[in-house]
Amino acid sequence: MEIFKYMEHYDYEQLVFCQDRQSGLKAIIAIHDTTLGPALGGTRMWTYESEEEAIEDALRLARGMTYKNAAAGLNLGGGKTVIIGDPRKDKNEEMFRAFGRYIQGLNGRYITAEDVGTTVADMDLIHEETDYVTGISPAFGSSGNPSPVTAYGVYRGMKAAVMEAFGTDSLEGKVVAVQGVGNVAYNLCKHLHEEGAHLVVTDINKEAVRRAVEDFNAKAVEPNDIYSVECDVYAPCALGATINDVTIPQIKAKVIAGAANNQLKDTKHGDLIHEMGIVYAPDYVINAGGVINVADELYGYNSERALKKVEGIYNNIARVIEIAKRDGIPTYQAADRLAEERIERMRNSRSQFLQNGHHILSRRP
Ligand SMILES: NC(=O)c1ccc[n+]([C@@H]2O[C@H](COP(=O)([O-])OP(=O)(O)OC[C@H]3O[C@@H](n4cnc5c(N)ncnc54)[C@H](O)[C@@H]3O)[C@@H](O)[C@H]2O)c1
Ligand SMILES: CC(C)C[C@H](N)C(=O)O
Repeated sequence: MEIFKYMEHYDYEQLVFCQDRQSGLKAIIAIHDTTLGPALGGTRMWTYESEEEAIEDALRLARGMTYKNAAAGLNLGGGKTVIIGDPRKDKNEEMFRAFGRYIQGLNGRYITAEDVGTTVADMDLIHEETDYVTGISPAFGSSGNPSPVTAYGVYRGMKAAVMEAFGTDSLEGKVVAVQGVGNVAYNLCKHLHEEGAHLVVTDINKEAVRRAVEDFNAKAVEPNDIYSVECDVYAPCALGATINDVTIPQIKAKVIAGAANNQLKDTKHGDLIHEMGIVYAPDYVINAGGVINVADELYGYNSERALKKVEGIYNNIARVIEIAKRDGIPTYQAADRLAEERIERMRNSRSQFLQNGHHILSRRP
């Protein structure tokens, strides 16, 4: 991989490698774009097959956060960290403390939070070293685990997409096929069940499936059978790239709306589902509830205010669908347009000179 070539192509600002031999920390912080504000994005801990795979993931996820934050109306740029390691075996206190010091060294250009493989307890350790971390324990007056709020946002966004496909936003009696019933999707299933939706679920973790079957009267299917389920909505809530050449011909749903990041394997798959008349709720618009919630900590966390903003994901999805119809483009392109136009508007509005503490004028005797 030619790193600078890749960074130049998508206009990345910074890539930081952090190594601490004592704790075993190997982390990569990617900062994509800080036009709107400091880069906020979670820390993923994962057993990457190679360093190249980890770098690519950090870069790809950081760029996703630029778009997510911009489309959500947050004054934040996009960044992400990956820590190379097994979250079940390789974590230790020194690792997250060392990582916290690296974040502190960036002096606010990057703010972290949870992602796959990291928890509130990990954020609390980072917080011992830096204030540039969110999603820390409610005991510190903070927002805690973002997953339930992400789930609420996905539920709201799903309703907006269902409105477009069925002419009503009620989920009562609708069949929703949920792929992966982890932290976010378990909470999503709770909302759907309460509204009277019928759930079909799958997971590679049998215990997660058992819980959903027991708590929400869900029907379980094998992981590979989830795509071909006769359903109204397919909710990808596990991994990325599940909308691809193999799965698209199997999908019966009229709506795709779920929590997973990077759901389209390639943009061509967004075009394909658009041509099939499927209403696709773009991933980074519908799953922004978690980041909206943790970002509220920067103002002094207020859960009521944060939930109100997350409720607005309904309107954001409706707006994306409207732009797509107006401009005759797939929804994933409409979402990109929404985010890019906001970043451009803000870039232009900042072109006016404003003196700050580092400017030569401030340093004159
Ligand atoms: N947690 C958040 O607040 C948040 C916010 C935005 C986006 N997301 C995205 O949503 C997705 C889910 O996040 P989460 O926090 O619930 O993660 P999680 O790890 O708790 O849940 C994911 C679930 O998917 C299952 N899974 C993995 N591979 C599978 C497969 N091939 N088939 C079926 N199930 C499979 C796992 O066993 C697990 O139960 C991720 O893609 C994440 O990046 C999460
Ligand atoms: C900041 C975090 C809550 C980010 C979250 N993991 C996401 O992908 O949106």
